Amino acid sequence: MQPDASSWTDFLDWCEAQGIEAGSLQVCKEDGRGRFLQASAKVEADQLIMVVPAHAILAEGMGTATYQASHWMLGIAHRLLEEDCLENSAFAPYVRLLMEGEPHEFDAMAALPGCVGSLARERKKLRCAHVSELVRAMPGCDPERAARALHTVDTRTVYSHPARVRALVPLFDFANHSANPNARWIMGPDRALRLYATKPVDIGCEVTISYDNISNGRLLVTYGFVLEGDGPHRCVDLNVGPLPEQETPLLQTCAVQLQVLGGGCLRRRAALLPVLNMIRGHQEGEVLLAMHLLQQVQDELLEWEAAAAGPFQDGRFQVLSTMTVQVLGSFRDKLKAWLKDPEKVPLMSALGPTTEALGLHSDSDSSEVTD
Ligand SMILES: C[S@@+](CC[C@H](N)C(=O)[O-])C[C@H]1O[C@@H](n2cnc3c(N)ncnc32)[C@H](O)[C@@H]1O
Repeated sequence: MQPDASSWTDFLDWCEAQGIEAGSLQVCKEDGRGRFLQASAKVEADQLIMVVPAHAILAEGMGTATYQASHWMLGIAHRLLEEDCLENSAFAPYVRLLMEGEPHEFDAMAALPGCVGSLARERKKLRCAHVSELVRAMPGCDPERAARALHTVDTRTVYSHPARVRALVPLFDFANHSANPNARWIMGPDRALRLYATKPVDIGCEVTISYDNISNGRLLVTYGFVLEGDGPHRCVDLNVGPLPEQETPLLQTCAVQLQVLGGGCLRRRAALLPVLNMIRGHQEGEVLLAMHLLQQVQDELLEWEAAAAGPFQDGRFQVLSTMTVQVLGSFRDKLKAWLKDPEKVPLMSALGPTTEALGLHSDSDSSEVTD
């Protein structure tokens, strides 16, 4: 299905007038995925498939003489709102389209267990604070429009490390995310954005990029979608609180966030280093730690099992809850197996990622949609 409405036709005419080149692509629309890029001609691997010149890109402005943004997001949202208010904005057709986007609801996500719920509550608070800051900086600005601008920035901004540019990039920003993308982008010294195919793409197939290797929970709260199947998204952020005093006074102060990967192993075990340093030389220290992790994961599992059993109508929440129960269940089983094993290898080796998991979860390259 093609996106309709006159604002869309105006936008496509504007893209052409700006010199945006994307001859082998078209934009389609589908329920649950929104608009997305599709190959309208066969594309070869390494083929340049889109060029957006620098002058067509809406880059961050860190405030005017009267406004110094406290966060990069506000700088770019402020710029978007300024363009939205201008009578003759050079970006009018693009800005009009961007401001049509409906911010997703943090309230429902805030009811989810664990790190996902707390991230949604944090984001909601931050969104309120950012809306207030923008409204203070732009007297007369409608808070609802400020919230739309912030949502746009949250879900569509790209950050180029080499060019040090944060920007909204017309047409390119209709590329959806995939765990197995077929395109990648770079911003060169001329600050134009170029999109290259990384694999051959047949006519009618979607062209996707990778936003980032983040967990499904973070994808949901930041972008409003989750992915099924295997991939870097199949992992769970898990908060581990301090050990209770009666177990060991050594560990009372430790609170860390772990990332549990698909098969139940841990990514970035370095987060546990302060704990490991504290238990070093402590008899039974590793066993205490394993029992504590087991207790925490079991507590969180109960909450996610209740969520997966169905109070949520939202299909995304079902996918997330089911995945989380499986991932945390594997982690629990690994801990139980280690605790039962009389010939204990060091706990961190037992929980370390497999070679396969390392391949799946290797960090994304330098160009990414910012979180
Ligand atoms: C940069 S925009 C991509 C274009 C967007 N689909 C649109 O209609 O404008 C990012 C947003 O697209 C949607 N999106 C991106 N990848 C997706 C995916 N794999 N599945 C579902 N929705 C996705 C999410 O709503 C996300 O916040």
